[in-house]
Amino acid sequence: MSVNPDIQVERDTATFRSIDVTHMLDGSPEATNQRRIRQKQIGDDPQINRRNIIFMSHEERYEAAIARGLRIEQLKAEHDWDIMDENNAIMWCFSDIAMFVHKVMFIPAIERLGNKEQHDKWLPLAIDHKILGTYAQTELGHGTFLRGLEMEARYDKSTEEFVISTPKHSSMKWWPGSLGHSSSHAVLLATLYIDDQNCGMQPFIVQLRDLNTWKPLPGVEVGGIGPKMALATTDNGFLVLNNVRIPRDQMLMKYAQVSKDGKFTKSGAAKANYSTMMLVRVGIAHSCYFSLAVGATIVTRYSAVRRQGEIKPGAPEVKILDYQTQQLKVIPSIATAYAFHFCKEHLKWYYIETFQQIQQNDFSGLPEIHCVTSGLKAYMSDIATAQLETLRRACGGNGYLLSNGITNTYIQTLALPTVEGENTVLYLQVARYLMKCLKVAATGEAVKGSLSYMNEKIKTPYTSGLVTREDYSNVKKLLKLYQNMTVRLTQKAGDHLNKLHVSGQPKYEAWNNTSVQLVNAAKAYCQTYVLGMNIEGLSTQAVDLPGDALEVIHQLCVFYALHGITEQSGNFLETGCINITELHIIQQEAQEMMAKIRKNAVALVDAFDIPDNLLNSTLGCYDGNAYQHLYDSAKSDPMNQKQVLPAFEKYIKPMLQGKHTSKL
Ligand SMILES: CCCCC/C=C\C/C=C\C/C=C\C/C=C\C/C=C\CCCCC(=O)SCCNC(=O)CCNC(=O)[C@H](O)C(C)(C)COP(=O)(O)OP(=O)(O)OC[C@H]1O[C@@H](n2cnc3c(N)ncnc32)[C@H](O)[C@@H]1OP(=O)(O)O
Ligand SMILES: Cc1cc2nc3c(=O)[nH]c(=O)nc-3n(C[C@H](O)[C@H](O)[C@H](O)COP(=O)(O)OP(=O)(O)OC[C@H]3O[C@@H](n4cnc5c(N)ncnc54)[C@H](O)[C@@H]3O)c2cc1C
Repeated sequence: MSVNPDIQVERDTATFRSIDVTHMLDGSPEATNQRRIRQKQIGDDPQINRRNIIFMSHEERYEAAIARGLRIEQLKAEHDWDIMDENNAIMWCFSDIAMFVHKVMFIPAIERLGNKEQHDKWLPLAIDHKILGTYAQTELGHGTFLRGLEMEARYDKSTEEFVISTPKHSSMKWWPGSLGHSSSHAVLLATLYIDDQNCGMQPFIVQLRDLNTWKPLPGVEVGGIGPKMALATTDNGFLVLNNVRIPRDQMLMKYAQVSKDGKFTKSGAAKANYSTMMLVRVGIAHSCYFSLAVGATIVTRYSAVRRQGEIKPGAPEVKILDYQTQQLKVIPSIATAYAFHFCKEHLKWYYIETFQQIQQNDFSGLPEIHCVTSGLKAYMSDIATAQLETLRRACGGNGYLLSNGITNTYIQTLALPTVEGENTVLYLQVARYLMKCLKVAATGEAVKGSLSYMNEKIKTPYTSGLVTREDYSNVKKLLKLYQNMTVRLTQKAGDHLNKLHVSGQPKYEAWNNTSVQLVNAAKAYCQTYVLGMNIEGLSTQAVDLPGDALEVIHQLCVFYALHGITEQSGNFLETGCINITELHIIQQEAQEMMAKIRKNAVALVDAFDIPDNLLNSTLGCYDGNAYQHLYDSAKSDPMNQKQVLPAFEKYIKPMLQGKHTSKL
């Protein structure tokens, strides 16, 4: 099929070469080649490819998802993939791999929470798929408030075993992925009791199913929790344990230990047992980038080939991408995807470094990385889901079809604001950190890390520093506005908290009565962090780009900063970080920048370099032949393989013949 001329012209008139930006996103031309080889291995594989998924039943999809997980293992061995290759393959198919939680939570939990002997025993079994596991933490009654977990593990000194039980409905495990039908084992988080003394939430390895028959073991009641919005193949489950006994060495004992005679000891940081969640929060930030890159690619290409209506009366119908309002739906998502790219790269290295320190029992970096990973997981998933919905609607009627590729991406991404810590709750964790840093700054001590900008006192009366027109495209000046806005919102929340406390409210009550302001400040901190990483990326990752490409990546960053101010203008105005005249100029600059970026929109999404067999979209194929692909997809629907369906003889015909009132 030849390339649609409407999309070809976009590529021909772009001011830079997409491939140069692709190399930047991958890190180097060699890395691009390597990724392409890997993507071809997964995209071309009939067991991994998900082209026909939308026409499958739940059970067919589940089976295909297990086969896909297995096939990824085979490809990994055949082609000697490293961990990042494997992560990328998982990322591309995460909504359709039944053993997803085994990979991204069960194994990491054993690695993080087990001691040397436990690693030696369990990791080879898990890595070789001799056992399959889940991460069973959430209960029917408690998901957020982990100190409230009610499943009990009581130590029995006489047999050196833990006895695990589910005392009431609210204490059953509820939600763990792959628990329903696909796990033989669980890393199970339960409240440990020794001689009736509560020793807090601890991790245990519990076998759930017989490895030969796959039947639940005695005392284990397990099943699926029912159909969900998406992620149909991650069979989320429930689990009731009736006095199930496990040996003492099946409590994962890296950070807390129980001796044979029932002595409880702790080592490491207080929240060390929460460390698996931190890794997945980093994974979720990666996933938000991928989802947004997919969505932006599909909708930008579709908007460049769909023509409808006219701008100039009587002139030929225009590409919908030429409507300014359509640009406002599409261009922010491109700019955000690039900002998220820089941010997730930073986060990856930050996490790896801090994790290495933690491995050496240096926990000093934990509070800051907990704040950053919680905040970015929340912020990036909030923004990604909001923008994906805008993008989906930007496809008009075809935005409601499953074959468009964006709907599936959107509904699976919708899980991310909830899983691994509900977003509001995570913003409140960020706010705790903001309040601590504020206290440090108030004492005159230097705040370190991502909030070091708090050290610079904001002068009153304050000027924005936006003097010349050039200042409005100076990303460092724009970043300063964001930092000031964050500090002021933090101060405001802090002042409110103190005021309520001084007026007699206990601290916990004042906290709850300030939580709206606290979340607002936390979001501002996250937005500022993402912009900061985008700007850092310009001078690190983008610095070697040819001038024309660097200019466009720079424009995107400026637009990201300006657009963010227009979206949050209330916060910027209220805190006095800009005035109304400055806001008007910012709005105008943002619109002008958007028009410049529009020229390169298709080239910018081409640079994400997502092959058609992974994009899985009728609307967003590289060749721009959306209508042909829509038609082909409709024709391949199994319901269209018969001209007359059985329902005709059964119901429609009797109805046409007036027999519908008789009993069917
Ligand atoms: C390295 C490279 C990585 C690259 C990755 C690339 C690819 C990855 C491959 C694949 C992709 C992976 C995933 C992405 C895709 C999709 C994911 C989809 C599904 C995933 C499955 C989802 C699984 C789950 O949902 S599991 C269940 C998760 N549950 C939660 O998250 C519970 C949330 N609740 C909590 O975290 C806590 O209860 C709390 C809200 C934090 C409160 O805890 P509590 O104990 O009550 O707190 P308390 O008030 O006593 O103390 C707060 C105190 O503790 C500090 N704290 C809290 N948490 C932590 C932590 N994690 N670390 C450090 N410190 C912590 C906090 O700061 C407070 O300190 P202070 O008192 O203020 O000093
Ligand atoms: C698709 C999916 C997959 C999952 N996979 C797993 C898994 O593999 N393993 C696992 O263990 N769990 C899993 N979960 C569970 C998930 O981690 C929890 O649902 C999540 O952490 C939210 O907890 P919750 O359901 O208790 O929400 P709730 O805490 O009940 O949240 C409900 C509302 O209460 C608010 N709220 C709660 N506490 C506070 C507070 N302190 N302050 C302010 N507001 C508050 C929230 O903001 C939210 O608006 C999964 C969930 C989903 C949807």
